[in-house]
Amino acid sequence: MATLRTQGPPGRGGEGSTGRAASAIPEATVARLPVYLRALRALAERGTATASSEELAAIAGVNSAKLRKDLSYLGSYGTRGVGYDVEYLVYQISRELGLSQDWPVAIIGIGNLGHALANYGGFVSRGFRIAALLDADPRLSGNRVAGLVIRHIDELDEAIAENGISIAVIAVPPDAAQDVANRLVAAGITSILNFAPAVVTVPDGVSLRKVDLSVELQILAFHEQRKIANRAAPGALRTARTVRRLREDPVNPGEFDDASVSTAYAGATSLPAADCVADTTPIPRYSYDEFDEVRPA
Ligand SMILES: NC(=O)c1ccc[n+]([C@@H]2O[C@H](COP(=O)([O-])OP(=O)(O)OC[C@H]3O[C@@H](n4cnc5c(N)ncnc54)[C@H](O)[C@@H]3O)[C@@H](O)[C@H]2O)c1
Repeated sequence: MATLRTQGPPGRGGEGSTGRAASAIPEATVARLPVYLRALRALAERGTATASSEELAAIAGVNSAKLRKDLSYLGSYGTRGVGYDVEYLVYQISRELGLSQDWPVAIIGIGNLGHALANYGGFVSRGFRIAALLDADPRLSGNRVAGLVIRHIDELDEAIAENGISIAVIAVPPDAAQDVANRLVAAGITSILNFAPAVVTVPDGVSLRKVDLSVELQILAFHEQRKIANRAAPGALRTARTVRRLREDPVNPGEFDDASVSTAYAGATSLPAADCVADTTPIPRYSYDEFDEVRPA
C-alpha cells in the first residue's frame, strides 16, 4: 500500500461522496492515477462535462471495473446513469497526486538529456516548474537554458534552499549518479528521479524513482521475440493461456468465452484461427485484491 492518503470530500451520495475518513491507496492505483488524469484532461479539452467509467476506461486503456475500484479509493463513485464529473475528478486526482500545488524541481547534469528536460514545456501544466539547473562542468556555469542560468554543482545547497526544492532529477553519467544522489540528500532533497542507468541507494524517507529507457526497450524486445516465436510454432498456446486468464478475470467473470479467446490469440499471433484453441488448463482464481499482482504485464 502506498503512503498516499485520501480524505473524503464533503457531500452525500453520488459523485464525490465517501463514507470513509481516510484510506491507504494501493501503489498500483497510484501508478494509474496519472493515466486517468491525462484521459480526463483530454475529455475536458473536448468540452466533455461527464464521462461514464466505460468511456474513461477505454481512453485510459484499462478495464472499467478496475477504474471504478481505483476511483473508489478517492471516494469517487460517479453518479448512476450520469457517470463521473470530469472537472471534479481532475481536481480530485490532482489533489491526491499533490499536483494542485507548484513543485519546483532541480535538474542535475545539463548535458543532452538535462537540456532536453529543461526545455520541455509539458511539466508546467502538470504542476512541475524547473527551478534550478546544476552541473559539475565549470564551462557550463553561467550558460542559460530555457531561461535559467546553469549553476555549478558546488552551489547545490544554496540553489535548493533558495527555491524550496524537494524534487530533483539526476541526468549525469552513471558513475556519478550515487555521488550526486548523496549530495542531493545532504542538501535536503527528499524525492529523486534518476535517469542514469546505475543502481542508486538512498536513505529511508527519500523517494527514488528510476527511468531506464534501455530496460523499457529490452522489455519490448522480449515481447517482439515472443511474437516471432509464437508465429514460428503454430498451435502454441502460451498466449491463449494469458488470454484465458483475462477470461477468468474475477472482475468481469465470463466476459471472454472460448471463441473470443481463440480469436484474440489468432489476432495476436497472426496464426490461422483453426490453430488457436483455448487453453483449458485450470489456473488459480484470485480475489480482486490480488489481481494486480497476478495479472500478466
Ligand atoms: N541522452 C539520452 O537520450 C539518455 C536517455 C536516457 C538516459 N540517459 C542517461 O542520462 C544521463 C545523462 O545522459 P546525457 O546524454 O545527457 O549525458 P551527457 O554526457 O550529455 O551529460 C551529462 C552531464 O552531467 C554532468 N556531470 C557529470 N558528473 C557530474 C556531477 N558529479 N555533478 C553534476 N553534473 C555532472 C556533465 O558535466 C554533463 O554536462 C546518463 O546517465 C545517460 O545514460 C540519457
